[in-house]
Amino acid sequence: DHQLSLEFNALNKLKAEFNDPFLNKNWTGFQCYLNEPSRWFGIECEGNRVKKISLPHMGLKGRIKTDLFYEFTELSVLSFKNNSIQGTIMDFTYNKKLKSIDLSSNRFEGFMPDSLLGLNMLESLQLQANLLSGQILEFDQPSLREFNVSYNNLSGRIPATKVIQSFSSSSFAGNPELCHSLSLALCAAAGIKLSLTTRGGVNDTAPPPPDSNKYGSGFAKTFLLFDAVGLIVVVLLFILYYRKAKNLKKEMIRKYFTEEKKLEENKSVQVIEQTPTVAQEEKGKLVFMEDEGDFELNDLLKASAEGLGKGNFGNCYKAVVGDGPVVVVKRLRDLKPLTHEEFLRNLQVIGNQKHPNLLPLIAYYCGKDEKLLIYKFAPRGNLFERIHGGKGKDRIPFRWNSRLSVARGIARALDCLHLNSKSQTIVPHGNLKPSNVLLDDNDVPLVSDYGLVSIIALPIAAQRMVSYKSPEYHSYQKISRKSDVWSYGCLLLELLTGRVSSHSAPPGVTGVDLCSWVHRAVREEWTAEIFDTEISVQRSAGAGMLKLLQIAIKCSDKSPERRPEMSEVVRAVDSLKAYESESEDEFSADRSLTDDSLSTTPKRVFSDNPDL
Ligand SMILES: Nc1ncnc2c1ncn2[C@@H]1O[C@H](COP(=O)(O)OP(=O)(O)OP(=O)(O)O)[C@@H](O)[C@H]1O
Repeated sequence: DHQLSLEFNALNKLKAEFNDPFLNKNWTGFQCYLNEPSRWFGIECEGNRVKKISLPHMGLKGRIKTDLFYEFTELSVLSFKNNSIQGTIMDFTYNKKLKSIDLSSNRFEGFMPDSLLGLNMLESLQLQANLLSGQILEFDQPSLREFNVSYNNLSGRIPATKVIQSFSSSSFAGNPELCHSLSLALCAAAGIKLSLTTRGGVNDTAPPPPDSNKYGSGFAKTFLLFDAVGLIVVVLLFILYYRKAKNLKKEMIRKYFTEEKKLEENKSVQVIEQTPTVAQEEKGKLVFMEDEGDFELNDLLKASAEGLGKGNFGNCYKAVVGDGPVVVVKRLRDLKPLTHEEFLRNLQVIGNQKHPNLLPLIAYYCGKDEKLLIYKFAPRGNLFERIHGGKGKDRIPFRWNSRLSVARGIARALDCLHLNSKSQTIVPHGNLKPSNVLLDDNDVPLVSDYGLVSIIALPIAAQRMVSYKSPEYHSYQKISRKSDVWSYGCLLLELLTGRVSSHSAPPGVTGVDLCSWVHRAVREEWTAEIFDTEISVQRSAGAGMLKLLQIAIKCSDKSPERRPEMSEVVRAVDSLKAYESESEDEFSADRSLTDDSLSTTPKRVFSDNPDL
């Protein structure tokens, strides 16, 4: 029908704008079929018409034309949450049936479109964490029950409509130029430029003066008095905070530049001893984990060194000690305020962990201001580079057998950490992600950075460690061995899909929320498209891949109680068979994507695995 093809064209324009490889591959054929669910990822239809467009956490970029949504006249739910979409918000004049709009965590800018005021069925509007400017519209539709415009650049006064006043202050937080007071005078006193922030650049349409009846009562006067006192206190606190923040910033910039300079210097081969912050009096003894090592701290400081990278908790250097071993020195920063004895105890616990798939800690140094960890050097880089690196001719194929053995090795290493930690209070790994899995010859995985959660300062750990990004930390600030299981599940998803996960992406790399993405793709039966084509073209990988995906999904369950223990995971991964020969093993790429064995329904694919 005519409207179907208009919607088809609009969706294709959206697809062209996003130019996302997954959507390009998936959005083919028609978007809606009568009496059948849509085959397009993120699209739901009803009676041949698009009802829902839901593409959250996909790493989508681009600008959407303001008139692109004119054709979706039956649209009820729209979510582009957590992408990187730019430009102004679309015009919703013809989307009268919209009940829920979630454009949060994008890069939308400019004013809120007036058309939002005409949506009389709107129940939820989420625009937080964008770059919106101008004033908040005078929403007064009684249907509106959820509303959030926090963390934008909105300004002016929060409208006094009954609906808007029913939302708590968290809905408006993080807009420095927004005045929370009902009073125009107080907004002006706080320096809020009402006239400058009116819409469309017109300066003379400042909000109407407050209704005199409303402010005439004694209660209102008292309220205003409290308001004024409150404002003064806030201003004073703000000045104090500003001064403190300025000092802190200065200190951080100074520290950052010293660190940066050191890293830059160390990028070229040079001698670590030139690093000024290792004070002479600190040059004590290295504590070796096995027999006494054949080098001392002094040898290490004299060794030629090469900067490997700037990690979240310290910089890493590769050092060649004389003719002896090649080691990696990790200089820790952002540490917990522990006593010397507590540090020693925790470092000793880390060093006592031994397993063929754990990167061995060779020694550590625990000085007053300087803490160093010395690890074995792993020659083949890390798993993140192995999965995502070397495109085109430079790529060394990462086949199913290798991926399976990497998955197996990591599971065993984690299981070992979990067994060892049963009697201890520390969280076993805390930061499992592909860049923390190093590769030895023959792709043997060596899990690194285990146990650092016991010595890194909590605010820094909470910001940067993967376990702290687990659903349970978001809900009730708790991490446990089950958070490691969740991280392992996410890592498996990255290994199987070849997509970067936002939970563990290195700084500057955008990822997608892989767990939600895969859970949804499976629910919506897009199983075949989930896998990295490098393995989905392998005939031998089919059954194993699906089983490993099943394990990954169980591990990345939102509820920690439903996730398996690592020992069960090891048994399940061990039961997957590698294939004797991987030569002459390829389907054509096209065939693999339409192969029935891969596009089975979730029920068949995810029937219970007896090992879990
Ligand atoms: N023992 C090692 N052998 C070889 N390369 C290593 C070794 N340890 C670290 N690297 C490499 O050095 C770089 C920095 O590592 P580092 O562990 O400091 O940071 P990260 O893994 O990126 O982040 P995080 O601090 O969160 O662990 C990474 O590219 C890592 O692969």
